[in-house]
Amino acid sequence: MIRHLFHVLGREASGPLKRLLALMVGAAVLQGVAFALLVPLLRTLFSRGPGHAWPWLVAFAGCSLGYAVVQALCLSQGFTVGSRISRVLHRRLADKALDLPVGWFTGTRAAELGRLASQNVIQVMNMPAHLLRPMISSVFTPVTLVLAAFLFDWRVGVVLLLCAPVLLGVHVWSTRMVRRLDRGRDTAIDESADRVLEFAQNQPVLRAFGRTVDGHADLENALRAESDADRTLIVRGVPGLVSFAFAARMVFALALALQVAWALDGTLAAPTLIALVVLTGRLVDSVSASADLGAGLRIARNNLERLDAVLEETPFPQPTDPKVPTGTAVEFDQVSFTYPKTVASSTNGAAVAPPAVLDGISLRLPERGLTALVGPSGAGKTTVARLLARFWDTTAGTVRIGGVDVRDIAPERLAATVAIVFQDVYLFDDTIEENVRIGAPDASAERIRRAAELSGMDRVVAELPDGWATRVGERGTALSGGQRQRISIARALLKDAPILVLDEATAALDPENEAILESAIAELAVEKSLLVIAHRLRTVLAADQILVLEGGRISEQGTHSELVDAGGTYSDFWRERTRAEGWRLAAR
Ligand SMILES: Nc1ncnc2c1ncn2[C@@H]1O[C@H](COP(=O)(O)OP(=O)(O)OP(=O)(O)O)[C@@H](O)[C@H]1O
Repeated sequence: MIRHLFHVLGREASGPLKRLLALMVGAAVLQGVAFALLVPLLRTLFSRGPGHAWPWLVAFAGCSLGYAVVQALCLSQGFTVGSRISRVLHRRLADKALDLPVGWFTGTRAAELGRLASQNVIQVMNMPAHLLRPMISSVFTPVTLVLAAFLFDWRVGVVLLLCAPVLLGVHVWSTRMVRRLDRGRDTAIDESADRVLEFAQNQPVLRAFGRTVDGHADLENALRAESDADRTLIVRGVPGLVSFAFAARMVFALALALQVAWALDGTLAAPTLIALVVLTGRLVDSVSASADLGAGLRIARNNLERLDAVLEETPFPQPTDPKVPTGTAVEFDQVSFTYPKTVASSTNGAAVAPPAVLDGISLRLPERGLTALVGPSGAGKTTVARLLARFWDTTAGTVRIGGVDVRDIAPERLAATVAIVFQDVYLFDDTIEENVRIGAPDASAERIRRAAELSGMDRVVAELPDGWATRVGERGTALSGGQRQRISIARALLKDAPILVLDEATAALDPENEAILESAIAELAVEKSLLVIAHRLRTVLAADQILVLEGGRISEQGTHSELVDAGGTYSDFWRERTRAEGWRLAAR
């Protein structure tokens, strides 16, 4: 576990931790020596009287004082090293977050990262002061006592030494067994925590449909699984939990019986017997203390494993020799993509391989012009946008911008080249202006005015008493869906990237604002490469090319009239949509 701790901390905090461990070993040995000095002290006291015991008493007091001083140092250093561990781990987690692909941050993963950075880091930072000290003492004090036993009576030393592997074996067995059960319970607790979070976040929907706790099956199942895991731990874990303390007591009984037998046959003097019984008692107490640490050690080990798992996630490869794109035309060349395996994607907690979302698609977006991407729900349209912005890397094939593989473009350049408006609007708890300015923090007032005008944001601002200074609330809850969406569009337009992707950007807009955005799209398409993922008819109708994505492939491609005439999926889609929106089927 200590090796694991060093690994998680990296080089930066390992020096202070090594010094602290050395101090702890020193304290444990001093404690062992102090206990061992009781043997000559008691032996002299009983055999030669109090007058001769003074030197041993002074040595015992000196050792105890030394132990107290080193122990105090360990305590204060333990807290100092703990704070350092917290800083190092938070920095390492933050650095790791920067290294990971954007697509890694699903809701569950973000919650897991939050838990790691708070609960897990706190528990690991408490390790030096509350766990390492007693753990080291439960190993090095007994070792010192066994060595001392050899000095006083080699037979006692041999017996204690022979018992050590037995105790170690029982310890390893019980720890492994309880740890396995612990892990199952931890997973169940995390699942419950995620479901409670989901339940809280979905309250508006659940209440609208009259669903109570009992009606929310996922939460119910998670709570039941947690209760089952608790029961399993209690029932199956008890033998593991008590076995070590029991084995330690057995060792004590055996040593005691042998010492008494040797005293009876006259090979062990009575004063030495008394002193060795005290020593063996101290030794067994020290060893037994490690059994009390069992739960803490298991939790610490699980914490370290979880931190390690995230810190060891494969970083998103970045180009060592970035290339500069010539132009901004986009090309997907035989691109296939499958989302990585996630434990969360299975119902039984085992990782499952998700199916391929894209299967060798090729497409081209010209430097200027409007491309519409349509297809059934779940066809992979948003995935295309994510691959274009390199939130994930393709499983096979290449995405190019300006003739350069996106994997070879410097991240800052790629970020400056592509702006995306997602279906889900991400707002910070700040003013409208600051939320829009994220797109370009140094943008001039004129650029903000222009972005506001194109997105219809100027109308939102005019309607609100505090205008641009209006606070949007946590995740934008103080605004309507349409207002939020217009902030998100204004932000992307302010960024003024040459490639703009709008993923269902008009979904929350009323017809009036949709019309404003449509004329903005037409205007922007003159100078930018626009990819619009849309179900709305008018946007699709105006596109220079329409791509139909279904079954992981581009099944049709052409202008609106070409595709309507072709009588394929698009034609069906169009007919269905016009019926739904009360339009008459008419080619452009
Ligand atoms: N982060 C993810 N991890 C695993 N699978 C995902 C992830 N995101 C999407 N998927 C899956 O990939 C498939 C394509 O999803 P995508 O969001 O790209 O479709 P879409 O065509 O944009 O759908 P919609 O029109 O409903 O927005 C779906 O089956 C979806 O469940």
